[in-house]
Amino acid sequence: MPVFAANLTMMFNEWSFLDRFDAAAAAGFTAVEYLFPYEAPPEAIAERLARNDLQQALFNLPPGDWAAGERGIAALPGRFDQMKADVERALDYAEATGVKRLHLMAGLADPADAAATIAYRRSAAYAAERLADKGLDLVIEPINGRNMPGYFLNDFGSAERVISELGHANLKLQFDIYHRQIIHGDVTMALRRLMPIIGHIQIASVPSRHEPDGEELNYPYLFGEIDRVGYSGFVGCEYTPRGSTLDGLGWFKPFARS
Ligand SMILES: O=C(O)C(=O)[C@H](O)CO
Ligand SMILES: [Mg+2]
Repeated sequence: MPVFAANLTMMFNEWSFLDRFDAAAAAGFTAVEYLFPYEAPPEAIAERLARNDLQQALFNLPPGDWAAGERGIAALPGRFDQMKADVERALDYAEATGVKRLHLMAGLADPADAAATIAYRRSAAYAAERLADKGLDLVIEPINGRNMPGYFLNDFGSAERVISELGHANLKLQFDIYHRQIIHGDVTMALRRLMPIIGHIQIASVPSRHEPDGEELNYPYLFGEIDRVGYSGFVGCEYTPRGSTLDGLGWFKPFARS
């Protein structure tokens, strides 16, 4: 049975950030993820995790100036020193939360640009090595160009090549089923083939990015497939509820901790 992690950036927005941990646990989740923890003190997050017996599945390294439109800096030439400092900042939160994987966002850059490609590979290699020192995985995620126009890592083939060419055992793929379906489709065969390099999975309905309970994808089948391929990691629920978070959790009832 997949272990679902509530994405506290997108779900449980009826509560303040720290109270979302309590609400997710009360709804039966045993794990959480979110985009960024950096506005809350690490100790406060650690306290909520412990109080609710929750595992921290994942969060992202700092993304640059998000409010100004940046979506990561790994592929931005000239930002390497900032990226190195960001890794240390994220590691403070990793230590407090016990998370075992961090997502490195690439940033907005032309995938055909040679300088961006060199910068991205240098950043990913550095971050993977630094995280390996701490026993953590680094994950990279292809993101579809409709949700994030101009994103550097915009297809699964490129991510697979970077992972294989850099050759770090702890550099893995964040397989977001929502993005996979929009970019390429063929979700089941891709899950089977890429399983050896998958470090994290995320889900949402396609095309609306709501609860995984209808529309284009057959999630009951995919949940079975995730088990059949032997995936034992977390499945992040990275969706915006159609209405209230709790009202939308019908799909999750069979998996909830009671
Ligand atoms: O957008 C996604 O799918 C993600 O998982 C990123 O963490 C943030 O944009
Ligand atoms: Mg995602």
